[in-house]
Amino acid sequence: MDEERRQNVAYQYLCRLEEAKRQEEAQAVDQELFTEYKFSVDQLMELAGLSCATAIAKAYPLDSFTMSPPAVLVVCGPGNNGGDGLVCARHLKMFGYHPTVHYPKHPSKPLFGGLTTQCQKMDIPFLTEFPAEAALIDGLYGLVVDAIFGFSFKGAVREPFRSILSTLQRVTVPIASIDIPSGWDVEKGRADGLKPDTLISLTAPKKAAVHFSGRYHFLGGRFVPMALQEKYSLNLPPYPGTECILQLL
Ligand SMILES: NC(=O)C1=CN([C@@H]2O[C@H](COP(=O)(O)OP(=O)(O)OC[C@H]3O[C@@H](n4cnc5c(N)ncnc54)[C@H](O)[C@@H]3O)[C@@H](O)[C@H]2O)[C@H](O)CC1
Ligand SMILES: [K+]
Repeated sequence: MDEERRQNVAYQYLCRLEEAKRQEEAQAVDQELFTEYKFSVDQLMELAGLSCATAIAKAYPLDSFTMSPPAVLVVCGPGNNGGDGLVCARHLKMFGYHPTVHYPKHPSKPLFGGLTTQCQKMDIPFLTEFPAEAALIDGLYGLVVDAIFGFSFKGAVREPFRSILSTLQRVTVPIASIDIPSGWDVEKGRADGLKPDTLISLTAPKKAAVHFSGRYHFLGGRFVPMALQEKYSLNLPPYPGTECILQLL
């Protein structure tokens, strides 16, 4: 990692461990946005997913892909992190990328059904089987988006995600993880886990983000009202102008 960029003012914020959010705090902020501030999940997920697509477009511009078309595999999990992935896939398609989604566990909620239909109507293919060989993924896609688990992940990874993550650990194309590298303990990280090239922290970086050793780290999800930021001492660094992402690294 470039030492100069580690000196970046925004990154200094991240290094102050006490600012990074613990799992319960991240969930509490999330709950308060819904219960006290009356945001709907759909609203925040749209902004979160748009932040992710914007960060990806910044880190991996269309012309940086060696393959044509610029193919991206978006792997979506069973919770809201997976929903962020579906929104991200839709915006990536709008931006000119060719996303393919793998979504092995569909929750029955209408929100996820709607997001799936939107992607399907935009001709985004859904893979029913996950490629068992990492080399297959390397040959077909220039980037993998990890939208499997976010801040509610706990314990040992259950199937089918255990096999998926084991394959993803062997791919050589870059991985961009949404909110937290999937399979990592939200606070302690996982030394032998996924090693994404990019991390897009939503709302505020989680504690495990200090173990991130990839090239790019973005903050997204610019939707937390100031009073809530103050209540939870988020001390977020300022976003530039009207942008929906802030590059920390
Ligand atoms: N306020 C915000 O910042 C917003 C964040 N968003 C995103 O939502 C996720 C958190 O979503 P949540 O639904 O609470 O949980 P997850 O997606 O992390 O996963 C829950 C899902 O996973 C299953 N699960 C948990 N542990 C395991 C395991 N060991 N093995 C297998 N499966 C597991 C669990 O059963 C659930 O089904 C946050 O990180 C952001 O990405 C929202 O978009 C809204 C705004
Ligand atoms: K993730």
